[in-house]
Amino acid sequence: MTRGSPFTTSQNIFTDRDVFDVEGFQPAELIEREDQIDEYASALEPVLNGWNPNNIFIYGKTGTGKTATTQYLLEWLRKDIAEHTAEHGTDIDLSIIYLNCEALTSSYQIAVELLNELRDEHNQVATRGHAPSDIYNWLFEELDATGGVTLVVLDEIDNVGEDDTVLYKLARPEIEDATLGVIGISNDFSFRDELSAKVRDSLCEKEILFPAYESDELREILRQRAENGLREDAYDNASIALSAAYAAQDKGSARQAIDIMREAGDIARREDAETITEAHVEAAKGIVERGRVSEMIGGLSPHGKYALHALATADREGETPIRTKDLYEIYGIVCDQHATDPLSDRALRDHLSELDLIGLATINRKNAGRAGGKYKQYELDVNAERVIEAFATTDSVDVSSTSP
Ligand SMILES: Nc1ncnc2c1ncn2[C@@H]1O[C@H](COP(=O)(O)OP(=O)(O)OP(=O)(O)O)[C@@H](O)[C@H]1O
Repeated sequence: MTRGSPFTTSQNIFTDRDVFDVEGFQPAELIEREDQIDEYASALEPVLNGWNPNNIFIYGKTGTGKTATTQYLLEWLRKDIAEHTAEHGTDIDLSIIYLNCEALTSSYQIAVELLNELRDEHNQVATRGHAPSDIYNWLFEELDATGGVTLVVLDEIDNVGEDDTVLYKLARPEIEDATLGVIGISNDFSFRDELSAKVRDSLCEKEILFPAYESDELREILRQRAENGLREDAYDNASIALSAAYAAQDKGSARQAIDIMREAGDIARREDAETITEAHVEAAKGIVERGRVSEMIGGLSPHGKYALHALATADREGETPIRTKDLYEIYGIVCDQHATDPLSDRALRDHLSELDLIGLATINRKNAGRAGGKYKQYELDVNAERVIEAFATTDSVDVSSTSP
């Protein structure tokens, strides 16, 4: 028997599904971020008067609107400068360079990428083989040659690693005919504190925190997307409220809330339903969570995975928060199942810090007084079943037998 077209073209749900594209779609208005917009705008304002820009440090958890707000304000800044120039004949020469540092894991790589952004395509430098001092000299030459004000946005700047030379250099640029402002954006709360003091003082002249969204704020964000991307009768308050509540309970991330709503819309569309129901949202939440956990696990080193697996097992057994010593035993069993020798307990702690950094685990530092000393306890930050499910599909470890 031949089957018909495998594609579903139901138009019951979406009027514009792209509105739910978290990476590609920039909303015309950002809601529930008024305070951050005001603070951020006042930090950028000097540029509009032709004065030296501030260095700005933006921090907050994933999906809290740091990138979206930055893009929104820089767009306004460009527009206002163009208007000023037209109205008052002032000439403010603004250049903006936006770099996502996710794949740029050292000062050197960031500096080379910046240099290449400033140079034309025929004059690019290779990513290896130059002395760092040459790269910085060329970078400052290019900035001087560009003139005016250059704003450099370094998104996900915490990837720079331990050597923060590029930040030090950018905070004290050796330029005469131009001015430079750096906007650093980070998810990692400890990154700022770990910067060397001289970098911190200059890079973090203005600091703006983006807190996680509350459920009612996520509802408004979703309502805005729904109004622009869903048929009027394809959604109701209940499906929006449930998507918002799930995302708020987890990380308070707008990205997650929008992902859940889009996924729920897709499920409804495939079922040829007229409306998105709470059951669709429920199913969508599972899919989004699984996708997120698998993606995060995929990026871990083998022993990062074993550490996570051990922590998920402990969580499922009700043994979390757990101390390193106890977790080390479970980790040993997981390693055994992979026919791998366990690393030292210090190395396990390093892997657990990495899990903490990407939001898979939380470290609690405890102080048990003089007798007990200081110690750390670990907790899983995502659903244990999701982690175990992801391992079951991505590798063949039988977790049921890993309890100590
Ligand atoms: N206040 C808001 N109003 C409307 N949409 C928002 C708002 N905040 C975030 N979003 C949307 O949520 C998604 C994630 O936001 P964004 O990328 O700005 O988060 P982020 O804080 O930079 O997170 P990450 O650190 O993970 O990159 C984007 O699609 C963005 O448009």
